[in-house]
Amino acid sequence: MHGENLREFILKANKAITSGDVNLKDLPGSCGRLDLVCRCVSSAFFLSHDLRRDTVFYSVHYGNPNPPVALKFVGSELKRVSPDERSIAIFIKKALEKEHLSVWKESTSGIYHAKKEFRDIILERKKEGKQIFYLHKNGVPIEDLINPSNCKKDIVFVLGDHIGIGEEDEKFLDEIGAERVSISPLELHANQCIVIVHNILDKIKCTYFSNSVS
Ligand SMILES: C[S@@+](CC[C@H](N)C(=O)[O-])C[C@H]1O[C@@H](n2cnc3c(N)ncnc32)[C@H](O)[C@@H]1O
Repeated sequence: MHGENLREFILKANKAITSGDVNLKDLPGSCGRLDLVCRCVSSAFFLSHDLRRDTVFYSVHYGNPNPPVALKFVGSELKRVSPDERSIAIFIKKALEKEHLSVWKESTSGIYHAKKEFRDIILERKKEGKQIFYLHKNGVPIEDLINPSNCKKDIVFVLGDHIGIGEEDEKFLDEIGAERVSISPLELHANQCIVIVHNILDKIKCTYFSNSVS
């Protein structure tokens, strides 16, 4: 039986490239840490021989030449992508080559692109009634905030890249009531945060597939 709760992640990719000129041999350099975005996609979706269909991942690119460009990856619709960075980068390149409008357009199965700001994507999720958490080393320990009863709702996690999300966007998140949540006393890479959040939610059974009939 399918449950209804989704896990969503929104990454601010401060330097990630915003055109299709993706050099697959230089994802970290000329592509503005696109390697990091690819690792986040891999961590968000790929299990051993399976995909997390209960997950949606957004990366909002603010690099040159045409920021912002937002990408949306929908686990239940993804096809043909494999976990390695190069495969993911090829699909990102295809999406970035398209013309971006203010509404989502599908590039390849389960991968959408749009001209949308980081804050607008967060506000859209908030308007849908979803609970927004900002992943932050000094936040409240995740175990104190998320438990089996409240994780039956859709949960959205916002996170930064190697630079973070910046003071202005932190202020914005505070203003909209996003709770800061910590998963470790150590500063982690963004993709490591995604793996750990999934693991914690898996253990408290915040899962899309449920055996119980509702
Ligand atoms: C490499 S860190 C960013 C480091 C950057 N220098 C900064 O000051 O934000 C990438 C992102 O992972 C998340 N993060 C890192 N460590 C975390 C932790 N212990 N708990 C929760 N989120 C964390 C934050 O959202 C952060 O923006």
